[in-house]
Amino acid sequence: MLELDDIDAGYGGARVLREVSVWLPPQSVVALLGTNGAGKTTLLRVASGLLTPTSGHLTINGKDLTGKRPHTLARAGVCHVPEGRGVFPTLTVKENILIQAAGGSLDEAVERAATAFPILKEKLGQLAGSLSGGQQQMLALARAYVTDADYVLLDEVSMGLAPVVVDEIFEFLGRLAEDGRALLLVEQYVSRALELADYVYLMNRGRIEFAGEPGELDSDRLVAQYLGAHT
Ligand SMILES: Nc1ncnc2c1ncn2[C@@H]1O[C@H](COP(=O)(O)OP(=O)(O)OP(=O)(O)O)[C@@H](O)[C@H]1O
Repeated sequence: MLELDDIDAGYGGARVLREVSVWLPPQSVVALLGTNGAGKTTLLRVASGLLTPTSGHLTINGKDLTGKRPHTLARAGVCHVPEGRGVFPTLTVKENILIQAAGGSLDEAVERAATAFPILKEKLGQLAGSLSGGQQQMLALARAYVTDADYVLLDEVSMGLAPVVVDEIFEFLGRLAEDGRALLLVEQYVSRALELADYVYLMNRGRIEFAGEPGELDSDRLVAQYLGAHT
């Protein structure tokens, strides 16, 4: 279980998260939805160690890892796929995969990345920055598969992509979940996120306003308050 308990966090003097508690049980899919600026990205940054909370605790599999650096959290099984393209654009696809392999065998990592997204195998020698936006996102997402992470934090990974690519990415997320990874999904395609999710949190202005199963959500409220154009 990845647990965020009673987290306060922000930037400089600005408090963004207020008393936020979110649980990501093993092998579950949890959607984290909310308005722009609600604090979803900030919460993922706390969960992956990029931002230290001012109070509260981050616990993974019962171990308090509050304030630990991202590499420690990565070793504890956390993989953060950030907003935007989480790749090194001036390195080749193969070099990006090598970095993802984190000391494992390169051949094996390439095979695994290609299992996740076969198109990557055809592009190994190309600079990541020369790939289409969708292919760059696939490369970023392949990391979650290559690294065997138990807890995958996904920040708007379908943003700005063509519908056919979004389909492919959601199929991949479904396979990751079937593979037993826990997913914490921040997503603008709310209905798709809810199809995958076992549990959902709604955030507004740095606080959790709803926590429950997708079926418990009042859809009128969701539409009125939280959905943008992409439902
Ligand atoms: N690096 C930063 N420095 C200062 N303030 C920041 C920083 N990053 C985010 N903020 C502020 O923190 C608040 C929450 O931002 P955050 O990105 O976590 O929200 P979000 O829910 O992910 O929204 P979005 O959907 O727009 O990405 C916003 O008011 C934002 O302006």
